[in-house]
Amino acid sequence: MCGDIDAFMTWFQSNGGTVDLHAMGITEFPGSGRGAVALCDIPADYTLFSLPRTLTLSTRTSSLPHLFGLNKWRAHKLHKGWVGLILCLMWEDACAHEQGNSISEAGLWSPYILSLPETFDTLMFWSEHELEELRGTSVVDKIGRQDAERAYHESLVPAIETAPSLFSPHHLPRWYSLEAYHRAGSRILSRSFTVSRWTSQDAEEQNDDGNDEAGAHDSEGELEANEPDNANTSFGSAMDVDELTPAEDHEDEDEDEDEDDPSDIAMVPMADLLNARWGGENAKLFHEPKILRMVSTKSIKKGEQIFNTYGDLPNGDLLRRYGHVDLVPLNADTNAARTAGVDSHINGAIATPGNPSDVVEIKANLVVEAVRARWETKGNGERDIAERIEWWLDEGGDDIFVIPHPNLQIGISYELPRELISFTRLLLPSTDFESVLKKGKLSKSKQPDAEVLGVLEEVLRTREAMYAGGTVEEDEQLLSSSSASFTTRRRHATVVRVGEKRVLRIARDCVKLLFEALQKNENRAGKKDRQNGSSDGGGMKRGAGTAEPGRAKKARQ
Ligand SMILES: C[S@@+](CC[C@H](N)C(=O)[O-])C[C@H]1O[C@@H](n2cnc3c(N)ncnc32)[C@H](O)[C@@H]1O
Repeated sequence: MCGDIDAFMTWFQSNGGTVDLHAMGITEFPGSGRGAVALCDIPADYTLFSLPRTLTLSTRTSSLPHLFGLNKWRAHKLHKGWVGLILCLMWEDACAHEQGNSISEAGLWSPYILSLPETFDTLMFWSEHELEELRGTSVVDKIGRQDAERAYHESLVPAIETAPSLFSPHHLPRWYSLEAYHRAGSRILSRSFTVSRWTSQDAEEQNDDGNDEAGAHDSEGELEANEPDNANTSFGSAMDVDELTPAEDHEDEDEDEDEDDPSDIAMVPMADLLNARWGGENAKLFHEPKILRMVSTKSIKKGEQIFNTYGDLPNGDLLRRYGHVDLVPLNADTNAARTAGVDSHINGAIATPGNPSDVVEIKANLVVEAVRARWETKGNGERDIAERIEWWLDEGGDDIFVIPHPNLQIGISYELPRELISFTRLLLPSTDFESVLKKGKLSKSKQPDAEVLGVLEEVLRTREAMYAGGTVEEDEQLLSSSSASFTTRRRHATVVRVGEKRVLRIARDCVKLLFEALQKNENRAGKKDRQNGSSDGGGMKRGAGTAEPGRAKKARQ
């Protein structure tokens, strides 16, 4: 077990924290570090532990901003993004490890800091070679190492150099290095909560609920149901906080009303010892005027793990923020899938567990590339495409399309993202852009026509080729390998790739099946026309690149 958990428990309880030690214990879970376990059957709405807000560690509770000087703190932009909290954690780390600190406020969180992990498997710590295994997945662009390091060099280092009494020059190489900065950043990324200030509005809402703030939750150690409904849940599904925002991103000196308040981001001792599993949440952190309270959200059997939620993220995001991946049985409804005609892949999906939140991101430029060839002999090509893209963006359209994991509980959904279909249709030369401009909108069509399907097939094929590794089956084969060179990081990267490739394959199947359905309808319409003695379009067979959208629509009616 990392850190001294006994010293931490003693510190927690002697500083206003309460833990029901009959109900909850901290233990080691193979593969996921420490976590909380139910020591007896626990009913829903039961308080497992609570702590005063003052025990959370944030730029609001740390004495460092005051000791440094609030004006100076702002001048160095330490009040923006995460860099201020990172510095507070680095300072606490230095105070916890170095003896003889003369500053009385220093080291208040030492037993907590000493209980935290020192090493991480999050993507920030992966080498280029290891990251290559994730090529093609959307997470690679989200690591943000350069932005983070710019904040270190441009905000943090100049700030600490101005205050040698707080940041001893002897401590700089060990406790204020780039490595220490990344360690603090990763501790925040994988363990922090959003704990907003208790406002008068919160108080009014609570009073409207008829809650007795002071007395209702005073039930330390007793197996009685509490009333979490009367408190507010911690923001954003507990752990779900925004990623690091470098100070440079916020040039304005004035606070933006809509901007998240970085002083809301807090380390919450004890609450950050809970692991999470996709869909497995059985406890949640609630906040009240003076305390935070971890409450069971359903009954938990003795011996079961007590799980918080990290927001049921896709595996790529879990790996980036927390350094692990989640695999759960996908529980596909085989009957629904069979009706939909996709037995083989559904069966594949059932056999191997996965993460139902996995998605595939398609950048708009892939669509642009695929459409470009269709413009070669028509219009002004580049200029027309550019005009349409501009219109799309002006209308609030996105430049990344997200293909979700199909809901296997209810069978495979054949719907491709509507935005992706609309964008593809908009860019095709057969779309009358003048008419779109006149109407101010694209005509709505839930299902793509054959021409759009042709482009989408090309886009999805190109997208598939962007991934490292082989086919889904080859990557799955790798996952069953026990070779020593197949490290945990490689395994995790392969899990992320396989998850996305599966979603992509189902999307490609979807395009194929929609295309076949169009052709079937068309043949049926042709047969009817022939029976009626009509000569046009009867029994025409088309490939993806040659179909006419108007005709396809007619065939569907
Ligand atoms: C908030 S901490 C939870 C406490 C942590 N296990 C510890 O030992 O301090 C989050 C970290 O726990 C681990 N973790 C949480 N849930 C996990 C899971 N389902 N599988 C593997 N590791 C998990 C990951 O290392 C993650 O970064």
